[in-house]
Amino acid sequence: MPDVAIDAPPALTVAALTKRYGERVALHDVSFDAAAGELVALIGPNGAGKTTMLSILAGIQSPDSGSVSRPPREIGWVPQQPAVYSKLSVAENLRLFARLERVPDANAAVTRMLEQTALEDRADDEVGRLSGGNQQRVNIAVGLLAAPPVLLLDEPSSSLDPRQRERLWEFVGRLAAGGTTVVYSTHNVQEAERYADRVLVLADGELLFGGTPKQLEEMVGGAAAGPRDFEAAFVRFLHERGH
Ligand SMILES: Nc1ncnc2c1ncn2[C@@H]1O[C@H](COP(=O)(O)OP(=O)(O)OP(=O)(O)O)[C@@H](O)[C@H]1O
Repeated sequence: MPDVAIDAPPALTVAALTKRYGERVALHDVSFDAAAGELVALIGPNGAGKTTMLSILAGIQSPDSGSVSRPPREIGWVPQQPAVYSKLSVAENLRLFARLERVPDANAAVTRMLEQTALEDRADDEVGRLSGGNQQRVNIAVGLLAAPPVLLLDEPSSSLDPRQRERLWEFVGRLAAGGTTVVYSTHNVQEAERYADRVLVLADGELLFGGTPKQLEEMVGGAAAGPRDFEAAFVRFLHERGH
């Protein structure tokens, strides 16, 4: 995490979000802050509410109650399923989304994103012909077109091989080092341990924990409870809380 002034206001404040689908409570009174340049991982079992949380932050759905400190236009969104057009080239996709999002200087934004995601060489290639890793870069480039201060990624590494995953996290790390707040969901708990300043643990719509991976391990006994393994600590943490 970069140095932030102690009294700097959070880059994102999520206050008391609740979301129901009929009888089902997908999120219950969830609050957290994220600082500029902070990398926050949202982890939790299937159905915990991770995607619901990210889609509310992205403005795709509204909460039943609670608030988000920024409007959706200030929050970039990278969905799990790429929303890009496979028959269009990389540059065509970026130009299209830049116009749809009314980015002030669309051409400059496209050039900047091609450069930032190192896709200049692929600018004229059809997206459908790119590797999974490069398709994911296009997906992220779309989320970053408006240079948002906050970027959301829904399970960004799930379809990538280990090398592509490494590159993804290098890129995301650079973004965060440049001041962008990044909130992502993942099922890969080890990845959250490696690539998050802070993890938020959601289960059945409740926020059970927010802190560093080390703090979570300490809560379940740390090294005294066995060899250091964040995934085991995470499972144990959930088990102790009835999940
Ligand atoms: N559109 C919807 N209509 C009804 N129920 C929904 C809808 N979307 C999600 N849910 C329910 O809300 C709860 C939270 O779902 P959500 O997809 O946010 O969880 P998740 O943590 O992202 O899960 P996963 O890890 O499986 O992707 C689940 O019980 C899910 O079945």
